[in-house]
Amino acid sequence: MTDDASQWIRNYVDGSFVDPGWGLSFDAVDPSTGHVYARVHEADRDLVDRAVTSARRALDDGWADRPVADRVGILRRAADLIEERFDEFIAAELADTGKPITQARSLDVARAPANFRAFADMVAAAGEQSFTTETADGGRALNYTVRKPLGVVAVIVPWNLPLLLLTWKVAPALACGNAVVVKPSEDTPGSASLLAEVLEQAGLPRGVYNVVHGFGAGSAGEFLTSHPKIDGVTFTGSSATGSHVMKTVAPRVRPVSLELGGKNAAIVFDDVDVDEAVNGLSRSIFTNTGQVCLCTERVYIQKNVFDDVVAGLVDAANALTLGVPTDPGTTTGPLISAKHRDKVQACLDLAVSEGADVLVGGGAPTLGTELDSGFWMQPTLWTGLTNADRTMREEIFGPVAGLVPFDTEDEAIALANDTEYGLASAVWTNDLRRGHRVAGRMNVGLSWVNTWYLRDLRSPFGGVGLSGIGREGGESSLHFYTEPTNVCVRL
Ligand SMILES: NC(=O)c1ccc[n+]([C@@H]2O[C@H](COP(=O)([O-])OP(=O)(O)OC[C@H]3O[C@@H](n4cnc5c(N)ncnc54)[C@H](O)[C@@H]3O)[C@@H](O)[C@H]2O)c1
Ligand SMILES: O=C/C=C/C=C(\O)C(=O)O
Repeated sequence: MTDDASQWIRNYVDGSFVDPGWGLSFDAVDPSTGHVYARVHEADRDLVDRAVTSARRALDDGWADRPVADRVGILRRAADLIEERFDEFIAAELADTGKPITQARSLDVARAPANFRAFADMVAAAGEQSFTTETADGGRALNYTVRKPLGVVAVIVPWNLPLLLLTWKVAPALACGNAVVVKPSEDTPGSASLLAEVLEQAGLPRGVYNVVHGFGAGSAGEFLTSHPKIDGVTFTGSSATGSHVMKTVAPRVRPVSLELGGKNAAIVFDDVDVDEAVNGLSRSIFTNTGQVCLCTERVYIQKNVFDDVVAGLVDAANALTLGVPTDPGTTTGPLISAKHRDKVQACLDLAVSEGADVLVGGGAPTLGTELDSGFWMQPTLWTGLTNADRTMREEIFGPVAGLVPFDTEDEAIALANDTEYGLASAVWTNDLRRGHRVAGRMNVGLSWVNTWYLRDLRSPFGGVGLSGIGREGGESSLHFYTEPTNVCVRL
């Protein structure tokens, strides 16, 4: 897309892009410069209703009963088409997020075809349970499970990994025979509409995939979750919003999958290879400018190696290159919006007021180009705080982490688990028995040992406590996006 604000990002309903016409609209902004690059057509309640009705009709017109092989073929075609149009998706993600092209290529866009192929494979290979039952009167019965699509699924996604998280939900939902109405984040509308073109080219019937753009409360997001014909909601976003979505859906008792916030901890033991641990920790703190729900914001380091690991992390933070998204040398992009930049800055100011010793960063950088009108934040590390401080308890969602020394394994586990969140953790040690032992004692949904954000899409993904309800990934996705019926036949 050019820098021409007359460009429109449109809603996609019942197999067509909807003419913006007189409708409400809002700016699409490039966070690297703060420039408006397009206008986004905001879906009103009526258009959301048309989208849900269209999805229901697509199910009734046969999508839910299409042979698995048909659905699998469409998903695999979609994966191929995303790869054919890879650079268009890169452009859409960079325009919306300002993230480095190297990350967009290796993670954000690469995971879209991977998500479609993973769930195509899983559905193609999926079997069902059955039991031969011996009855009390000496007879026999057969019990078997039939899985049917959930129905019309509301898919609500955040702005940090727009295409990755969208396809993480849409792929299994479609693979299981559902129809979806997607509400992308207002900050990152581009790739969801582009995906509509690809799914249409892949042969997806009209009405199975719909996109409505807008905001949350009082806008498209809430119009969607409160719609009486929605059969389930899969939501990824903040814990506060997840709680609100749950309340909205509760009166109709519809299933929700909630992937929410985190305040993730890493534990570094004194037997590590310091360089290896620093490299891994730097990735887990600064990837996507810290705007990944799995990012580490609390690092507990055993005292004998505390100074060496801290020094290594400061060097790693100073070595990051904040710059133009399309420059292959750029390692770190901006925060997503002025609002989020101001929120992260407020958190850094709070850290100082709570007694933090800021080792590196602490505010907005001066980049001396048109980037200075973007929403940038220096990679920031501090020591001197404890778990009693708000900064070490509340999610910041930026390129920041607090570094804290510890003595014993039990102390480290207690510190890491001292949180209302429970999404992810990382344990760094060369004693693998300790690695297995500590990882298993973390109260989280995902626990890595000597690595971070290494993913097998067949494994369950999700968190506990304020980090969410339910799991997606592998059979967890197949279970969320279908309703099982147990059939019992007397033989
Ligand atoms: N657990 C995960 O997998 C995961 C992944 C990415 C982001 N997150 C979390 O998301 C947050 C950042 O993303 P965000 O700022 O977009 O989150 P957010 O909760 O503000 O918004 C997420 C989505 O929900 C929509 N929304 C907002 N209010 C709504 C309402 N009342 N009804 C329906 N929809 C509504 C938004 O428009 C957006 O599309 C962070 O807390 C981060 O930890 C979690
Ligand atoms: O910011 C949150 C990242 C979520 C990542 C995934 O859901 C995934 O890798 O499948």
